Amino acid sequence: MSVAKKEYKRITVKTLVDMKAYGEKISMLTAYDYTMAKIVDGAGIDVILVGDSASNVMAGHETTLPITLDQMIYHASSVVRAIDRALVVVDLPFGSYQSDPKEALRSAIRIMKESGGHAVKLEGGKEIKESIKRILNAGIPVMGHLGLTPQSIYKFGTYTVRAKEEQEAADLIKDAKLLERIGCFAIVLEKIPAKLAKEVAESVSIPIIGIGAGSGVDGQVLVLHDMLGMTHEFHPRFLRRYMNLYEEMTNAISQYVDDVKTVDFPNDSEQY
Ligand SMILES: Nc1nc(=O)c2c([nH]1)NC[C@@H]1CN(c3ccc(C(=O)N[C@@H](CCC(=O)O)C(=O)O)cc3)CN21
Ligand SMILES: CC(C)C(=O)C(=O)O
Ligand SMILES: [Mg+2]
Repeated sequence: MSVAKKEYKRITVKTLVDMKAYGEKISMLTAYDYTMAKIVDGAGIDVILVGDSASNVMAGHETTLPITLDQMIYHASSVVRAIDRALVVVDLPFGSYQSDPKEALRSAIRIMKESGGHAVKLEGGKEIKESIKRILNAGIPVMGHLGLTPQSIYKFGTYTVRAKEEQEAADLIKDAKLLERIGCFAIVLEKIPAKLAKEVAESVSIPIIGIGAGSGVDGQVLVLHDMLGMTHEFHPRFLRRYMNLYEEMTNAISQYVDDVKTVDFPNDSEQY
């Protein structure tokens, strides 16, 4: 199963478009720090997303809204120092691109210059079209993000499945085609019906990366800490847990506490 991942020396935005054309699925995970990114890259992931989910996972905020551009740059620069192969995509955080296209470009340039990331991701469709065009015109690759867009959570009020109504679904397909037309190299589709996601993937030639969007798309993304089972209170239907690290870490740490208390640690070979 892990044959294809060694074939590309370094993943570029062009590689991903080729992978879709050849029918090879794209693997993507988040990372926010050097040590985790080193493991994820070494295991053969295609794309690392420095997600604004760092706001939840790293900082403990309830939403992605509070994380700042400076904080995203700190996370992204740590990730970039770790990678040899993966493409690094960085989320533009809430408030760093919505005001006007010039601000969007300034924020994207700061990410590229100060973190060394390879591309940026923005949430939204036609409403941010001009901002995306500005960023693309500067030679910065852009990944789109449609469907459930967590930066607009207060507009919707819930994290429920998006685009279940016909009008919303039609708008989403239009937005995906628009993002392709203006030059985005890929699109994340979050929490929409699998049938609709498949239809979108078949309607555009750029890769569609799904999270909670079924198997008919061109790749999958998950939050690293979720798939490792560290965020044990988060269990949406779309999440597959590959480990139960929450439990394993709790056991390891409580064992350490016991060992310190009982002076089992350190033993003779663990001291000078
Ligand atoms: N740890 C983590 N994982 C994520 O996937 C993630 C973040 N944080 N933060 C930013 C966004 C928010 N995301 C979310 C948040 C909630 C659900 C969700 O399905 N929540 C509930 C259902 C809510 C509802 O139906 O009203 C669930 O079933 O867990 C999905 C994606 C995805 N992103
Ligand atoms: C869930 C993914 C797509 C994301 O945007 C993030 O982690 O911030
Ligand atoms: Mg995000």
